[in-house]
Amino acid sequence: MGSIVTVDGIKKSYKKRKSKEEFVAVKGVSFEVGKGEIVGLLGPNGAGKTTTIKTICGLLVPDEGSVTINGFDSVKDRNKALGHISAVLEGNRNLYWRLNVLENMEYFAGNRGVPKKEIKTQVNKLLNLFQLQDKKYELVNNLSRGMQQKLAICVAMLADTDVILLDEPTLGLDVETGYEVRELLRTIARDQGKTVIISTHDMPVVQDLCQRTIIINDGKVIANERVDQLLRLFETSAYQVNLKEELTAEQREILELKFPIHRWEGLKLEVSFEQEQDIYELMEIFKKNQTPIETINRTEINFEQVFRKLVKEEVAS
Ligand SMILES: Nc1ncnc2c1ncn2[C@@H]1O[C@H](COP(=O)(O)OP(=O)(O)OP(=O)(O)O)[C@@H](O)[C@H]1O
Repeated sequence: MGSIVTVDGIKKSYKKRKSKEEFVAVKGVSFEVGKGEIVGLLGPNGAGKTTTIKTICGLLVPDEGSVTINGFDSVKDRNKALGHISAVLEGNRNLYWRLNVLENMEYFAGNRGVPKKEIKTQVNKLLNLFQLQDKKYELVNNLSRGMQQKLAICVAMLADTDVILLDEPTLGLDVETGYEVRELLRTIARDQGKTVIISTHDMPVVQDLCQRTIIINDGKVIANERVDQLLRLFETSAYQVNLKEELTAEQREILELKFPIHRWEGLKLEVSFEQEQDIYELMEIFKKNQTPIETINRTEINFEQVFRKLVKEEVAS
């Protein structure tokens, strides 16, 4: 798969208020995104995700490094590069609140260069796809947050660009609407071959929707992996053990010294091993202590646990 977006060593600083000092928000970020890929940009608050997104969509010029979109440099060949990209940024700056849904769509269609005679068809097609037909005369101001977000993505689709960037697309949405938005994004990527880059804190979005995740921490990329591989990597050997009887304090201490135990909850404990076969050592200890075991199950690690582990390890190193 050829890459459509190449971010190469970008750095970006901001001037600190009322001082000459600079704060380096992005410290040399590089990654590539292939055509038709859905990639999640993840990181704790202040990690530099929005700065990276804004640099990709041309709202910020990097101090160093470059962004290439479909072969065009986002600074030197700005118009050509940006012609391949649409962005839905956080907040509601993407829409006119005093216009209704249809007026917004028609306005942005013209604004983004959809030929006049195609506007009606294109707008209708998208309103159908996004199930917004029955809201078309509603003022944006009166729409729910979820509807506004769907409309913002719908508007971004008007220009029919190869790449769509979304900053926190599911922020503040209820579970059902968040799911709907997720399904829409999946459809866009799968059926229309769009490349989707999503900055998010929403772990289920990453686990469920993104093929790959780029984790940014303190302005640097700390992981750039396929989501299933990351999960597999961390899946290693975490088990949930259900005991039939409480352990004595002494027995607990021995276990805690030997194994990384994440959680004790009455008779339940969650433990992970560096090597798979260490589970047998644990079972041996239980046997020696004559502690009856009810069940032992391998726990499925979710993406949130992987993310927290990665960021924690990075801070500790
Ligand atoms: N215009 C600005 N002026 C000064 N500092 C800024 C500006 N924009 C961002 N920053 C700082 O740069 C750092 C990175 O910000 P950025 O918004 O890129 O992070 P983020 O990963 O998107 O965070 P969040 O998840 O909280 O939205 C933060 O410490 C932020 O305070």
